[in-house]
Amino acid sequence: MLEAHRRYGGMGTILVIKVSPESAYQFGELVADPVTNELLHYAEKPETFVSDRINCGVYIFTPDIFTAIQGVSTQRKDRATLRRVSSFEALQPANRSLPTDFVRLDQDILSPLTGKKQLYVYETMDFWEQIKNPGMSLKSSGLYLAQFRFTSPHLLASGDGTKNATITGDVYIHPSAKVHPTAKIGPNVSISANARIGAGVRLVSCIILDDVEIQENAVVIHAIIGWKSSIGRWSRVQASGDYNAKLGVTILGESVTVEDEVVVINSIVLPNKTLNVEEVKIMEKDPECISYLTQQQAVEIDALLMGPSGFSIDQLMELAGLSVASAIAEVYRSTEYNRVLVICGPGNNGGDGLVAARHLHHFGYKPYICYPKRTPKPLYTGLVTQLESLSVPFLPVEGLPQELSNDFDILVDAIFGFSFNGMPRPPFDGLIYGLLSARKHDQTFQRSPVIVSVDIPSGWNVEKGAVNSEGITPDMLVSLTAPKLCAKMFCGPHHFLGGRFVPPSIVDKFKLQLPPYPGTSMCVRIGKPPQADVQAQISLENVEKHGEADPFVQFQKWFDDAVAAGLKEPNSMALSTASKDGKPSSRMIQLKGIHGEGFVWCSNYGSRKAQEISENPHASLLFYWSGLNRQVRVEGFVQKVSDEESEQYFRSRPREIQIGPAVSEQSNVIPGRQFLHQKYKEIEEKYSDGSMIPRPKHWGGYRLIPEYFEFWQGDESQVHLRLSYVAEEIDGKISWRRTVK
Ligand SMILES: NC(=O)C1=CN([C@@H]2O[C@H](COP(=O)(O)OP(=O)(O)OC[C@H]3O[C@@H](n4cnc5c(N)ncnc54)[C@H](OP(=O)(O)O)[C@@H]3O)[C@@H](O)[C@H]2O)[C@@H](O)CC1
Ligand SMILES: [K+]
Repeated sequence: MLEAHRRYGGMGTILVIKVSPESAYQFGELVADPVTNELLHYAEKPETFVSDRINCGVYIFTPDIFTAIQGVSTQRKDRATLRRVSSFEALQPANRSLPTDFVRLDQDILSPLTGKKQLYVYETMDFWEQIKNPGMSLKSSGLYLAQFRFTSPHLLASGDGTKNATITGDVYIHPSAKVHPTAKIGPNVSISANARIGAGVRLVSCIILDDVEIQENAVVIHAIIGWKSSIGRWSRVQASGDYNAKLGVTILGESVTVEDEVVVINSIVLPNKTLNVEEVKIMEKDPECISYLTQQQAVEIDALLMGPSGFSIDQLMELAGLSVASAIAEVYRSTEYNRVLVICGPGNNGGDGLVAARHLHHFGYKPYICYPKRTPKPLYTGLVTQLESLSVPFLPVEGLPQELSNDFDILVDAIFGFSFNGMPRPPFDGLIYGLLSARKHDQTFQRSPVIVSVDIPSGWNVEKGAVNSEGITPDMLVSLTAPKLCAKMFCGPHHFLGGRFVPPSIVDKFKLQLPPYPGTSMCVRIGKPPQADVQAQISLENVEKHGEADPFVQFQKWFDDAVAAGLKEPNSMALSTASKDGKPSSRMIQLKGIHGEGFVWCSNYGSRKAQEISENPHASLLFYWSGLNRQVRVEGFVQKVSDEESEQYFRSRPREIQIGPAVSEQSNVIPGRQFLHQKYKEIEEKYSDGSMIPRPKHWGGYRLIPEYFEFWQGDESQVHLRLSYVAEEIDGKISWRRTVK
């Protein structure tokens, strides 16, 4: 090009290349004299086709260009300002004013100088690639290496792992670099001077700059590693490798240290940083960076695991089931969520459920199994036998309670996995409906059971998610191997990945980006824990702007937030009562629900609070949701609910809890705790045949009819917000006057 420039004798020479007519419009198109190569016409990104020769953005100028640049600003005043915006201008923020002497090469210099024997073109027959994002540098590097095959084949490395490292595809290794023979390198890798590549290292599509050290068994994929950086043992530095993505590459700046066993995904790391496990925790769990599989890919991976990767189905199922049980144990403690119903389908997803149930039993939970369509294969019969030997009950579909919500704390959905298609057939359609209705809460504010789905929320399309938005809405999803596409639609608070067994060959083949598993854990959380999510939406402006006119609706909203944030016992409230002479007392109790325009709880009618309520019906309730920095005060007067209503509440309680009220005659002096245990046992035995435990006469409900609500939202700035509602009776109807303070 330089020779051509000298030959032409003009002020400037532009590198051009022929592209397809369809793609030319994205660039500066130009027309040149075919004989003299003089530039005759230049159009930056024209709307109509001008030429298939485009400006490559590479120029050679004589120093006269500076005079031309100077001339532009002098002439500018006389010219019309109607010009196309250059790509440089387009990139500037709107509020940034450009300097007055700003010159655009294409519009201010090239266009005016066409046809004046000043500018010429030089057409390249080599490759050309536009570099618009950092990832393109890897693609370009690959093009150079590919060209070496024809221009300088001696520069390309070779090796089969005996004396030299195993080399695949085009790889350049500087002679001063030291590469261990057990390393596997390529395709598309450039290794610069003095780099040290340790044993067992895997490098794919990357540029390793001078003086970099990559220690044993580290993996670098789609990355550029800056000068003097070091990557620790068993670490991974990688990216998606999608050249069109905003960031398909991971770049480490100069002198970055990645410590041992750290994974860095899709990141740009500034110079002189040290990344250790703590540092990268936030990056690695970004759900945006994780791969999601199609149904077809899930099936292919399944086949590879059980074929070339050497796994047996028993092993995978054991690891999958253990992951599910571990994820459950991480979020739902067995002391609070003890009774687990595992609903198992006919395929491997059901098998995962059987394994999970066994581990849950050993973890201290009380599992029950519903497994209506058993597979007669030895693997499954073995799993059933193992559970039977632990006395885990198997319940037939007809034996399940009508309302799953009363008898179980956790419902594990192991019905269908990634081989599900179409609409669920019986009996699974009914079971899925049971899961759906267990979640419909009817203002009872009782904790409804949580739903944990294994791999796929059953009934959901594996790729598209819930059909007609009528699917189940699990609280927890444990994706196995890698999340399937439908998991993108999962909105519950707990998404985990399980299945710590995927070999590197599968990771590489499917370009999987999976978060690393911490320590010895069998599962890893994907995305942020829920508390932070709800909190992110809370701002005083939001609370004020979206405050409801009806305090009951407002309460429901905040209660739902507390549930979504995973707060412990959001229905706990302090009840304050006062005796007839005004002496107050408080205690924590649990809200049963909001029925008949009032807040209902149940209690022993012989308790101190009952005594005080009978003397003085005024009382106050206080909910405190510390994780959300919120509290709600509800003040009003209390009345007993009807006997029939109390009966209903009593019947809605799980059987074990029905025994409690029958045992205790609260606030009466008892001979000792042993006495209560004895009484509990007696009642348990008396009704062990399953007959109805009668409601004790001293047990029943109370309802507080509110006259005043105050919703308090705390704020870090100490400027708190209060939404208060005062009841006013107008024409015999209650209406609420809302104030914001
Ligand atoms: N490879 C891995 O990474 C690992 C995979 N693992 C686990 O395997 C799961 C995939 O297992 P899978 O292939 O056995 O399929 P799965 O979805 O459980 O059930 C298929 C069954 O459902 C039936 N069925 C289908 N549609 C139906 C409908 N509409 N209505 C009614 N029935 C319907 C179908 O019957 P068919 O249609 O064939 O008559 C067949 O009997 C995966 O999600 C994960 O949990 C882990 O164990 C280990 C690691
Ligand atoms: K499932």
